[in-house]
Formats: sequence, C-alpha cells, structure tokens
Amino acid sequence: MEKIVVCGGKPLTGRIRVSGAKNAVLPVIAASILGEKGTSVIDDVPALDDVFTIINVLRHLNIQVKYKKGKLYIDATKDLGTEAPYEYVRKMRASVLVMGPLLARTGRAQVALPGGCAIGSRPIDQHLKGFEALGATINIGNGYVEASVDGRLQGKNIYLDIPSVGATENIMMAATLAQGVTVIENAAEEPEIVDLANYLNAMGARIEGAGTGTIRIEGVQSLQGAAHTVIPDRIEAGTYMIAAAITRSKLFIEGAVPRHLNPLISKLADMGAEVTIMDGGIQVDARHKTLTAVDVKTMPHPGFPTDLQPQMMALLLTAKGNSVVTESVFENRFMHVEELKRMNATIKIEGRSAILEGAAKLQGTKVTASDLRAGAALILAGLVAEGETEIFGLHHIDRGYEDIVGKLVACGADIMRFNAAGEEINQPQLAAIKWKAQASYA
Ligand SMILES: CC(=O)N[C@H]1[C@@H](OP(=O)(O)OP(=O)(O)OC[C@H]2O[C@@H](n3ccc(=O)[nH]c3=O)[C@H](O)[C@@H]2O)O[C@H](CO)[C@@H](O)[C@@H]1O
Ligand SMILES: C=C(OP(=O)(O)O)C(=O)O
Repeated sequence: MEKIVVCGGKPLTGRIRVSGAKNAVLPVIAASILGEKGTSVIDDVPALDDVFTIINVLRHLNIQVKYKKGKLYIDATKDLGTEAPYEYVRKMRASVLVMGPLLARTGRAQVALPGGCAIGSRPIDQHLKGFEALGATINIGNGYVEASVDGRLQGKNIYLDIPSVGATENIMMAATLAQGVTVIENAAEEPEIVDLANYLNAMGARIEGAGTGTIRIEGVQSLQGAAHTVIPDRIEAGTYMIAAAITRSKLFIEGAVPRHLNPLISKLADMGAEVTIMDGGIQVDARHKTLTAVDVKTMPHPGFPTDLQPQMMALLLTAKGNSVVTESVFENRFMHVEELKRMNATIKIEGRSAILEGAAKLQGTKVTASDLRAGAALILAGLVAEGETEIFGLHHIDRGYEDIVGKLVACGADIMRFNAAGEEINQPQLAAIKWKAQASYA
C-alpha cells in the first residue's frame, strides 16, 4: 500500500511557497465551459488529482485542454456534450460545478448525483433550487440529475437557505448567460467566489458584489475565453502555518494572503504564536513559545474555515489546556478524531463538538486518512509524534496538496513517501506521470 512515513520531532525552518487554490481552480475550470470563442489560459494551476479529474470531465464534454508549465489552455469552442458521468463525480463532488455553465451554454446538463462523503451527506438542493428559479426543469432518476431549459435562462432573485459555496458558484455561472438580472442573496462570501467572479468578468460577464452576501449578475449574450491567474490556496497556506506552530518552529509562508486567513491568524496569535504579516506572505514563529488552548468554531467565511478544523485540532492537542472544537458547517467532520486517538490523543465527541485534552504526548503509529484535511491533520500530528507515523489513504491527500512531502522536506521535516511496491517516490514524479497519462501535453 502507498504510504507517507513521518518521523516526528524535527523542527522546521525556511519558507514554503503556496500553490494555486484547489477550491478556486476547480470552479474556474468549470466556468471555462462558458467560453464560446477563444481560449482560456489559466495560470498557477496546481498538480492535484482533483484538477486531473475536472480536466477529464471537460474532455468528456468535447473541450480541448492542454497543460504546459503550470498553465492550462482550454478551448471550449466546439459543440459540447452535456453529461458529467459517475466515474468522475464519484471521485470528486466538485464535478457538479459543470452543471451551471453547461445548462447556460447548451440548455441541458446531466450530472451523476454526487452522494455523500466522509464529512457529511452534502445535498445539492440549493444548486437545483437556483437553476429552477432561473427557469430550468429538474429531473432526477437513475442516479443522475438533469437540468434543461428551452431557450435562455431567465434572471431572478434567489435567496439561498444556506450560504453554500458550490451553489453560489453554480448559480452565478448559470446566471451569466441568463436574460435579465439575477440577484443571489445569502450568497457565500469565500475568496474563491471572488476569484471565480473575476475570471467570469474577464470572460465578458457582468457580476457585482462577489465576496459579499448579495451578488448581482446581469446576463450577457455570450462569453469568451480569458486569461486568469488562480489565487493562492488559503487552506494549504493555513496548513503550513499550523505546521510551524505545531513543531514550535519559524516558517515563512510565501504567497499566503493575510485577508484570506484572518480567523487562523487571530487564533494562532491568541494561542501565543508570533504571526507577522510580511511582504509577499505570512511568517509564523512559535519557537520557544508555550502555546495555550483556544476554542474554535467553524463557520462560513469570514468565520474559521471547516477545511482547517482537523489540522487545528492536531495543533490544539499539543497546546497547554483543554479546548473545544465545534464543527458547524458539516455534520460529520470528525472522522480524524479516532485516528488521532490512535496516536494517543484524548478527545471526546459531544454532538457537534469535540473536547480535546491538551499537552498530549502524541505517539507514532499506523493511521489512515478518511478525507483530504484529515490526511493533512495526521501528517501534522506525525511531525511532532514520538517515533514513526505511517499514513495511508494517500488518494485523499493527493486531491488537494501539491507536493506536501517535498515542501515539508525542504524545511527540514523527516518525511517520505513510498509507492505500493515499497519504493520511495516523490510527488512531482508522480504528478508528472499523471499529467502525461491524464491531460495532454502541449
Ligand atoms: C470544491 C470546494 O470549493 N469545496 C469547498 C466547498 O464545498 P461545498 O461547495 O460542497 O460546500 P457548501 O458551502 O456547499 O456546503 C456547506 C454546507 O451546506 C450544505 N449544503 C450545501 C449545498 C446544498 O445545496 N445544500 C446543503 O445543505 C452542505 O451539506 C454543508 O453542510 O465549501 C466547503 C465549505 O467551506 C469546503 O469545505 C469545501 O472544501
Ligand atoms: C472538503 C473539501 O473539498 P471538497 O469539497 O472538494 O470535498 C476540502 O477541500 O477540504
């Protein structure tokens, strides 16, 4: 079995460069479907399995995608298919993001129902409610959801019951080509929504208010391919900020955007770490510091991100005192707790809260990632555990961390990756093989 092996106890030093954001690049690639003319050039595209998956969805739709030196060239000018099949949606729920652009561009979209995953049931009712409000007919059957419309979608006021990131993105994309004005209220405010709106506007869309709870979209006749650079990954940045704190080290996180990371910056400062906003990034210095426990509650942006909750939990286990971590975004995002307990953590779950005993003496053992951020939390815990931690379930980690092993090694961590045959392998090698196999080289 493939595994990552971490030998705990090594301090980290130096800098880590943040890659392009997974959660920004996926909707941006989906939005490129809307480009009836020209080619989109997307820069700072991370080599992630989720990126390979969405590229395959686009190619299945008869879209030409080429990759060269971190840039994607996407040509969506041919006649498009309308189906995102189960083989891709099952690997990555974000495949559902092709639904809005396909519906707007072709009048029809069939997407395999994404189903639940390790962190919750994750329905898409708000996406569908939005499409229906814009005039689409929705049919669900045989494991697929189909949306269709005769003629153009019609602009409408849409109030989301939950500020869903995916629903906001999907509806925003669909509304770009609708007749008239669409207003999304109680919209998600995440930085990735702003990034998507910037790309859509570069394609010729008319979107205002992205990043606030009210987004106004004035429909246009058509969109064309555009150039766009993806924002840095705030969750990856946050993971490495926590890596500095958990190892009581000093790291400079290059490319981290402070305004995207306010909730983490303030929690780390409350714990006693020195966080400094610098030119081009954020420095975290936790050397010789006694970090103290804090309580954390996940919330939609600008609250504390759920995607940093497992990593924060690993850190809090090493702090002085007990803390309470409350997960309010997903109903089942505590799968990492049992694995952390196998590393000698004491954690009690009460409803949607976990009560953590601090000053844990974590011990290395074999653990398995149940999802992407659970995997990151286990690596972080491994960095400070006594002895060797072997982490399995790497396909989750490969979905969202570009070369996590290489980036940590460069800062002094004792961490290695082994393939199924037991040979040491690095992620860039692996990524190069995957790019070759899955996306065509220019
Ligand atoms: C690819 C991507 O960008 N993924 C991110 C996105 O996921 P995603 O877009 O799936 O997350 P949402 O914001 O939609 O989900 C938030 C909550 O709303 C619920 N919900 C959502 C839609 C809906 O129609 N009905 C409904 O009930 C979900 O089950 C969940 O409990 O935002 C999440 C919340 O910040 C992050 O954890 C994910 O990393
Ligand atoms: C939950 C996540 O992603 P996704 O929505 O793609 O499952 C994540 O990035 O932590």
